Amino acid sequence: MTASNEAEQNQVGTADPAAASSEGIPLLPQDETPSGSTELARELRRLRGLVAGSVYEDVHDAVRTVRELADHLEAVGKPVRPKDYGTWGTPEHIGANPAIGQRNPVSPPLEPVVFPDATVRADLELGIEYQGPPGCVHGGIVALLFDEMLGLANAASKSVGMTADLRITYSSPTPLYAPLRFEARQDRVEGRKIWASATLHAGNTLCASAEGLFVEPCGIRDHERSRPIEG
Ligand SMILES: CCCCCCCCCC(=O)SCCNC(=O)CCNC(=O)[C@H](O)C(C)(C)COP(=O)(O)OP(=O)(O)OC[C@H]1O[C@@H](n2cnc3c(N)ncnc32)[C@H](O)[C@@H]1OP(=O)(O)O
Repeated sequence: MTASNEAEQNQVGTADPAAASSEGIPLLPQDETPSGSTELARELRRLRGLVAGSVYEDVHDAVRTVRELADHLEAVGKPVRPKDYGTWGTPEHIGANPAIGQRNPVSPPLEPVVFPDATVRADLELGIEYQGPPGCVHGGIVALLFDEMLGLANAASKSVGMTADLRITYSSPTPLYAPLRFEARQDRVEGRKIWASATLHAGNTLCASAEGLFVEPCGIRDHERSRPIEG
């Protein structure tokens, strides 16, 4: 597959509607990248959990190994530079996202699916590297994931907006290492203003809910309305 074919296949909102099922359609196809960078990020997520979640007697050998790897990647990689708004939604852009980016080991990642009513859902578990209070997910991580889910709900409804106001109600601690479910939907649009809302459950327990106001930037073109805006 060429890089441009890979780019087209990975754009938000290009999933095949014929694949709709009770499980929803993947909003961001999670195909392996031919380069192996998805796999590299997956291994780095393992490392991230091991480093944050364990104590060691001596990791100096590991430091040397990781430093060599970082030196190697620095030497052979072509940096992806931050771009302007015109690049929203491309794989180069989304891949680095801290919530959904397949290339970004910081992302859990969210793997959102969309339903015919444009509700967006993501199921995931978060490990100790996302810990805030003991045994619980950090509130800032919850906010990050809500912001992303609301943006994805907007994209699923063919609109884009910058987050102008994000309100979160934390109802119950969000447990680590437990199945979590985010659900988000767009509520209404008035001119450039877009309202969306979302919930986060652990089983039947409502952990948090969010309401966001988004404002469509001036100059957005029709084909960009199903692409993400990321902060
Ligand atoms: C598919 C994947 C999707 C992935 C989604 C990822 C989600 C991540 C989203 C983000 O993180 S975005 C990054 C964080 N947000 C920002 O950096 C936004 C910074 N703020 C701005 O850029 C501007 O303030 C903004 C674009 C929000 C608004 O500026 P504008 O000059 O375009 O709007 P303007 O001031 O003309 O206001 C337009 C309307 O919105 C209203 N408005 C603007 N900001 C508001 C606010 N903060 N609260 C309430 N209302 C607000 C404003 O009153 C007005 O209402 P009316 O039309 O009724 O008069």
